[in-house]
Amino acid sequence: MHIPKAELHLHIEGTLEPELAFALAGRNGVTLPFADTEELRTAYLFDDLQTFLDLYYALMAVLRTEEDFEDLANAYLTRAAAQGVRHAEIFFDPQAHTARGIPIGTVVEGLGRALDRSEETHGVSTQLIMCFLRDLSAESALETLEAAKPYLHRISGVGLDSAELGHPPAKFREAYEAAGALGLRKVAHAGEEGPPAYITEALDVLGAERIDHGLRCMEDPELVKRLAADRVPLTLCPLSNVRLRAIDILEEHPLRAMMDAGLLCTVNSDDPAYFGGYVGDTFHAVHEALGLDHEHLRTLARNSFDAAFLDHDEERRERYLSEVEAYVFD
Ligand SMILES: Nc1ncnc2[nH]cnc12
Ligand SMILES: [Zn+2]
Repeated sequence: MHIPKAELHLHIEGTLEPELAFALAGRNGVTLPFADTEELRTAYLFDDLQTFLDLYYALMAVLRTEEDFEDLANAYLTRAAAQGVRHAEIFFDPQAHTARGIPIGTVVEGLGRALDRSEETHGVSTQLIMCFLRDLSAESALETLEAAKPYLHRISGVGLDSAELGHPPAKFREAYEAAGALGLRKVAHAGEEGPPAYITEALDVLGAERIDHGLRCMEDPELVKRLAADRVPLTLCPLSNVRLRAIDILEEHPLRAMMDAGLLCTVNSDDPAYFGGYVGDTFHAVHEALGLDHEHLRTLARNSFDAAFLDHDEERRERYLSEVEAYVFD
């Protein structure tokens, strides 16, 4: 679905399609534990977040050079642009690369090569958000922030991702304080598999400005009231929730109930190469499965620009919002 939209929850490593994974494996002399793309695709049946993360981190072995990261980002931007994305705030996981001996500079400069040309080439404005892996230590997060200092001109915010259960946000209080002192924006995954209390903690302890997922807020009516009253954006990823079994089937996704409760919902693709669709596909899927009408979809698109970190460029935000209003559904 081509309505103009911002994508605010997208892990660039989760856009690694099987074909590109094999091409990069060939280029870099990396042997993958799968015979071909067909066999790799059969591994895309996940029981939960962890079984997905195991494959997601394993496939990153093919990403080694600046050119690899540039090609990865260009492939995403091409697909995103074709599905109406006008602005993308892109997550990356520095520690997943530095742990393999790939310097953070290789990652950021490689992605940056694609992002620098994105407006011209794809008509998509971009930002980069570096995520701390919450199943690693608080010290490692602080070291990662330190290592990112030479590249902060390319990075607009910090996030928190990876295995959620057992890794509450408060563990990263110091890293978020330090990030805030550097002028970085703050988001955090919370309430994907973890309890509603993790959402509250992400807001109160980390100062998160948006909550990535936030799905489980629906278990806590007081929290729903607070999120709605404070207009805290939630970056929902319905196809991801089904593939990682947070929700049984898309028809049972609470997106519509969340919108009805006054929550500022956005719809995003998370790891589209793994979860069966990019963000335009996701709009289409929720339209069909949840009976969301065109005005719901326009609201989701409007919300995505309202929730974007475009405060330094309100003129651009207004331009994108007027594209949303002018869009004619076919
Ligand atoms: N859905 C997700 N949740 C947590 N960490 C992730 N890393 C990539 N995708 C993720
Ligand atoms: Zn995510």
